[in-house]
Amino acid sequence: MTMTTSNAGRTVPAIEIKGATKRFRTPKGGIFTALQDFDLTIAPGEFCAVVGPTGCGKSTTLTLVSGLEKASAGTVEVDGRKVSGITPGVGFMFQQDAVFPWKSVLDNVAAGPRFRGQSGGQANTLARDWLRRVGLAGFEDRYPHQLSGGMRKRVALAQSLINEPRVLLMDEPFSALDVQTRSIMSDELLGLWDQTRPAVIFVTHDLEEAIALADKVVVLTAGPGTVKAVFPVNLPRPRRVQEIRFDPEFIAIYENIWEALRTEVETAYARTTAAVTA
Ligand SMILES: Nc1ncnc2c1ncn2[C@@H]1O[C@H](COP(=O)(O)OP(=O)(O)OP(=O)(O)O)[C@@H](O)[C@H]1O
Repeated sequence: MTMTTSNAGRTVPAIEIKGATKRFRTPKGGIFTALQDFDLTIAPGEFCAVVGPTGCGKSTTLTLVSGLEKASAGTVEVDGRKVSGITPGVGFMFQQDAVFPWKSVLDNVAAGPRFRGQSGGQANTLARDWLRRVGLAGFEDRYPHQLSGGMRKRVALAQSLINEPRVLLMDEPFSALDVQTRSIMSDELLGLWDQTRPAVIFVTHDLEEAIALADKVVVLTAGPGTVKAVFPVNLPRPRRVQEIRFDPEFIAIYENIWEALRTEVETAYARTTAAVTA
């Protein structure tokens, strides 16, 4: 992991969002505020999970960090540099697999290094190494449709991590998987994250998943999204996500965060039911 330090010797955050507001124009020409006065700082190598009710702006936060969208007000910095346009050194993983269906597993994983100018031979060697790390040695010649959902997630992980991103943005990456595969993938994610230590923002609806994975859990308010509270998770690592949820400290952290999250979920739910009955 490379650490950037400022002149004053302070570690520069991997991600720093200050006073960010994001407004969208609605189809009827109005203005919709998705995020409001949003502040969040993530240190290099830190694993941050973001939870909040549906529609509160979790995915929008990721689009601001990635540079896919521009903040309407406030600033977003990655590695001390203001985000303008697509942010270099940032990897993504979404709920839907972003694999090329017409490419083999090997070619899918080698695509990043090829795009960055490596020769076919170099890119394939690196891709084979990453496929081994994610437990897919022997599956290089398969095509995505010939893999299970969990295996496709492993391909997506290798595809992201092969580029050694300094920042990894994950938007409910495992939510389409069955419960067992999901916890296996979470363990694998933690093992792989530990090898290259990108700063992570992991968006999820699952508070247990958030606590099991993260160094800190950020709770957002019902929209417009703003940071309601940040909860440190000081559970020891390495962690086994399946087992850690029975730890009394885990349960205490869960209760604490749920108390903050519950009111936001209820507010968002009340708004939806009010809109339906109006
Ligand atoms: N391009 C856009 N144009 C207009 N409104 C948008 C746009 N993108 C997002 N929004 C609105 O901004 C709000 C926040 O959306 P976002 O997808 O960030 O929420 P979320 O917390 O990730 O939701 P979920 O938990 O349901 O995935 C929503 O009300 C959404 O409809």
